[in-house]
Amino acid sequence: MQRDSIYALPQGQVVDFAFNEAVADVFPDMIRRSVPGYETIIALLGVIARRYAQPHSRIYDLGCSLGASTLSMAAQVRVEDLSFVCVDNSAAMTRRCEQILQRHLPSGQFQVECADIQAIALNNASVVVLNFTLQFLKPDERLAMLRHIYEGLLPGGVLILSEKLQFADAAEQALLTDIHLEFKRANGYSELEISQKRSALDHVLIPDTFAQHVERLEAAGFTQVVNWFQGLNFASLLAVKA
Ligand SMILES: Nc1ncnc2c1ncn2[C@@H]1O[C@H](C[S@+](CC[C@H]([NH3+])C(=O)[O-])CC(=O)[O-])[C@@H](O)[C@H]1O
Ligand SMILES: O=C(O)C(=O)Cc1ccccc1
Repeated sequence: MQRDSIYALPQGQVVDFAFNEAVADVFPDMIRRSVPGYETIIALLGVIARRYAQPHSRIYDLGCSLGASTLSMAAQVRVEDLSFVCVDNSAAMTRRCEQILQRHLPSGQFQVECADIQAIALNNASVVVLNFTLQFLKPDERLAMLRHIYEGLLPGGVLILSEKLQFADAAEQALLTDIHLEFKRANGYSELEISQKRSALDHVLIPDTFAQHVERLEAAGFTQVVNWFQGLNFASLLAVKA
């Protein structure tokens, strides 16, 4: 695995974060060292998908990056005639994702599309995964995305939504942000790397509060909304369509 050193040297003018070739090359290392609980979430996603996957249906992995969620689900889920649809709008990601999935899954079982997740057809879905992706959409486009997912889900289907969280309480926000910085330092990121990446993500990754997520999921139609994981300021919810 290539080590992430994208923000190691001073950049003068830090440009907006983008999922380009350089990021795609180091992505597994970057996300593991930046998101507390990422590996646990990936492993448990598969277990959750196993419970909700229906025969003759689809699993959508939206903002799939290199396909980690799909690989975990494919290893767990055991139902007849299930296919995976993996979507990402970064060609650097989808090219690598296609190669990785080819090595692990039969070719008839998956497709990888380079597209905006807001523009795809979505239907016959028993499981939809948004693993740290909704946070990159414009805030005023997020409810429409959830409604689109809800419409494409089968009854009894599930959305698994993982996000970086923001907190309404200033002390809680300060505490968890601070511990997250300590987590990055503990994983070998320097002060320069941490601060340059923070500038790059400003205006690009816009977190919501837990209450905003629950309210929006309910507004989209989901009935059961459960917070099944939290590691510092990163959380994952599952939302079921009745
Ligand atoms: N509008 C969009 N349309 C399509 N893709 C998008 C869009 N916006 C962002 N992306 C894509 O969403 C992914 C977010 S990373 C997901 C990790 C993965 N789920 C994992 O479980 O390893 C999370 C992170 O880096 O924090 C990137 O690959 C973007 O190109
Ligand atoms: O690094 C951060 O602070 C994050 O919020 C997570 C992240 C991980 C990988 C790419 C972009 C953001």
